[in-house]
Amino acid sequence: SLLPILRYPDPRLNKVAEPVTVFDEQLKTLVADMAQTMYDAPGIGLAAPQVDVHRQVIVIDISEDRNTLQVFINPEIVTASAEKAPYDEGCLSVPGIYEEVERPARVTVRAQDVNGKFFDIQAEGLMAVCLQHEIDHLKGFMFVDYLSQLKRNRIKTRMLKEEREKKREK
Ligand SMILES: O=C(O)C[C@@H](Cc1ccccc1)C(=O)SCC(=O)c1ccccc1
Ligand SMILES: [Zn+2]
Repeated sequence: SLLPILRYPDPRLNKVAEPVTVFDEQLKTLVADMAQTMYDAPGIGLAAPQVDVHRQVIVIDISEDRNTLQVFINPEIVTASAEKAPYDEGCLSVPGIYEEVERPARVTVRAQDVNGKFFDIQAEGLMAVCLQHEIDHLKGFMFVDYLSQLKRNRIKTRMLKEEREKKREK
């Protein structure tokens, strides 16, 4: 089912997500709901805290045909290149805002799949950007935290204004 996505600056987006320890049917249902929510948004990634579930679960699909779902449970960055790369990032919790963020160009991530099996992935390009963006969500960080305080405050003001307008429409 579609899950409501929390909007910045909702304080629940700053909570640190708990590790997953039980790999059961409920986890599979959460992953399916997150995938459906991501495709519907549409987005190329989604982290569980964005749907107010504070567990270390991420879904990503950067494929052209939007038919290649990747699931990362309890992910951690084990190596990151010294070389950085800029990218205009967006976020489903900060709709309509795209700002340049610099991150390590290549990362190695260790994670578990939905059955609890460990795997390592080497990522570069958009996959590296998206993985770091989603893993930040699990730590209670968002891409706006890398911007200047001036820019972040302008975005916060705009999001709050849109939230008020949305409520008035109802
Ligand atoms: O908020 C999120 O985690 C989802 C976010 C992931 C992301 C995008 C770009 C750079 C880093 C991380 C998004 O998917 S925002 C929407 C978006 O970028 C997009 C949507 C449809 C097609 C292609 C891109
Ligand atoms: Zn995001």
